[in-house]
Amino acid sequence: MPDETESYQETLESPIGDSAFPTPDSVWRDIPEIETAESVWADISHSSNPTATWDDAILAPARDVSWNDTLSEQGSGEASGFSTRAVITEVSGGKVTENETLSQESSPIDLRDADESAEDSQHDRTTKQTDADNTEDIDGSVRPGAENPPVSMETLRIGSQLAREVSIPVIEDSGDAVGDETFPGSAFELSVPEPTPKEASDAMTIENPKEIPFRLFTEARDATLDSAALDVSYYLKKIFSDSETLSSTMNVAAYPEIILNVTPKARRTTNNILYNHHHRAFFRPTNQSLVVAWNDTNHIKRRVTSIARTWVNAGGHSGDSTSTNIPAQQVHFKSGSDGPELQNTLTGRLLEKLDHDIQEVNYKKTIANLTNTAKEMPTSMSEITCGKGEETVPPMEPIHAVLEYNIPLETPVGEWTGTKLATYDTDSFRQYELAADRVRDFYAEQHTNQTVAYNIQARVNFKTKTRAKMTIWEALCKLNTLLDESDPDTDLSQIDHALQTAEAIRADGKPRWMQLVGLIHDLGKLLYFYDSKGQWDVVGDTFPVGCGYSNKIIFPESFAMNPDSRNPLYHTKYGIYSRKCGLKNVMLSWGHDEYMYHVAKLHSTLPKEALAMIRYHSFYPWHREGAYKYLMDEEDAEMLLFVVDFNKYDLYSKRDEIQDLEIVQEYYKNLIDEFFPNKVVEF
Ligand SMILES: O[C@H]1[C@H](O)[C@@H](O)[C@H](O)[C@@H](O)[C@H]1O
Ligand SMILES: [Fe+2]
Repeated sequence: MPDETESYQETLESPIGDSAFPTPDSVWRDIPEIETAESVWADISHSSNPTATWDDAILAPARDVSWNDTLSEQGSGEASGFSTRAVITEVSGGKVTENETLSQESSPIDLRDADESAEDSQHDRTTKQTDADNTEDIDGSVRPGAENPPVSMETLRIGSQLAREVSIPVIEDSGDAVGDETFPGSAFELSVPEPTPKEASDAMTIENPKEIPFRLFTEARDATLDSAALDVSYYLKKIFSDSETLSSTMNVAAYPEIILNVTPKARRTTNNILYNHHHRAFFRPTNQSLVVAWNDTNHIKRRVTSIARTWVNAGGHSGDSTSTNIPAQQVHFKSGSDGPELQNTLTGRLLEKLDHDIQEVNYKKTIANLTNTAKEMPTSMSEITCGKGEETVPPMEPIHAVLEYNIPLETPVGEWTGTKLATYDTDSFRQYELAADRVRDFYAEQHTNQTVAYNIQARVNFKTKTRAKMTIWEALCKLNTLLDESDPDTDLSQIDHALQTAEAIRADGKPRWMQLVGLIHDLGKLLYFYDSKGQWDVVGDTFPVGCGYSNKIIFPESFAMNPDSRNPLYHTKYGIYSRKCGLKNVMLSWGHDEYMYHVAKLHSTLPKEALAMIRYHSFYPWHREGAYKYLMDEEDAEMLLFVVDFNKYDLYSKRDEIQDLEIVQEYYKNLIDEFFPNKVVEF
């Protein structure tokens, strides 16, 4: 076996270098398990907006997912077996399993059973070798032989572009289309027969490479990334449109490989040999050849072959003529099936994919920043994204957010007497050392449980259902029973806190949108009544997950219990993020802020400053302590002023006297209507 590995590697010798997709082994070994579906993973790349962040993609409403559109006849997509939503609902079940790791032996690249052909294991080892040789470790140390590996930016960019969804309309099946689309369980439960020896050997043959149409992609080489992706989309559609046996939903994703899913409709006739099969081809660029895996007949293989070849050309490596036409023998084919290993690998992929998405976004941003400041382009993604160990970060300059809005009050202020905030003894707030046990206990629980995995799951849950439909006012009234365990400064119910904040803002003559923010900024605490697991995923200060914990976070010692704190991917300064990547690319611990931000973004006309106030108002380590400023981009710097300005009303308006609801409700109901035009909001 070792010899074979070596010779295999030789065939992969790259004239242009490799490591277009650096993937530290540690990523594979240490990612926590998350029980979720492949579709979730795929979903991250579904966004049709090439500049969307992973966050947009996860949280995008289902209508943005084009394969749901193709199923519009079947309703919202919620009930459809082919929709992302349905599959997520089926398998996610809210359960997150952590602390399980992927063994090094079962390569997460390879979604097939461990005991597959010898060639497979050669591939695995080759893959690891390649990665190891060229990848900077997450802690910033560089492994042997990894000095400044040449990386093709073009490949990175094209690869990332291809991660956008390419969707093929589902060809409707007239006769027996009776809503039994339930795709057999989930990807985990698929049973796909092993290929016969004949199939396996056929799989090694490239049939008539000349027939492989390169033209489109050759043309696309100098075109924009968008058009390259479009071309792939177009071409895939073309390839499959004449298929009689398949009605396909296809999804092409990258990082580090391109994945092609061909999902036949499971409810065709029993004679259909494709019944219950899930066809999948994995395109993995190793050096600049592709390894393709699949699990179906030659019919499919040929098509896959074409796509693989085409992709290589789309990748372009522009400026390097040696790589534009990959010799046929460098395209390796594998036959495989989706076995029980799938779950592990898919769940690993979810996080890995997330990581790559974030890195890609960060990469683009860095490029944009650098272009702006006319600095040099980085030479590799790892240069940007890998932390160099912990750094002490000096706190920010104190911010004097004196914002003059000059907007006159339109109605007299209610019971809140307008006591100047300045007259409060500001030092008496947020005294955590003196706080009740409930507060300390709360943070111990929150800091233990807010993992990256949980955060992904929470966002998926958020996206996949509507918890309630009601007006903002009704929602506020619902908060009247909620006491926030994390808050050392108030024992009032949350509706009282909402009114106090709003009235303080109003008394200071701040604009109407900001008054409304005062009223609704904590409305996300409604989550507590729906799918929260307690208060720890609803209230309290927030902090980034997926990177090192700042000691500016209250009770930082309680992070020791969080499994992420032992994950080498997460425990560096930047973790899965990169310098100045912008907070919108950072996953803040899930809770009422993030939730309400999304609700307000979807349903209100509030300005971006208002949305920032809602989203970051609990991010005290940032807006009060100056932590994590190295993750900020320019927009965050702008927004910080607003968040800080808002904070004084949120915090220092907390007092014992409560506002008379009767007096102010008319005013606030009008205010709500002004910014929530549809009145009834989906929470
Ligand atoms: O305990 C409080 C409370 O949960 C607030 O709603 C939140 O914004 C604060 O960050 C937190 O300190
Ligand atoms: Fe809050």
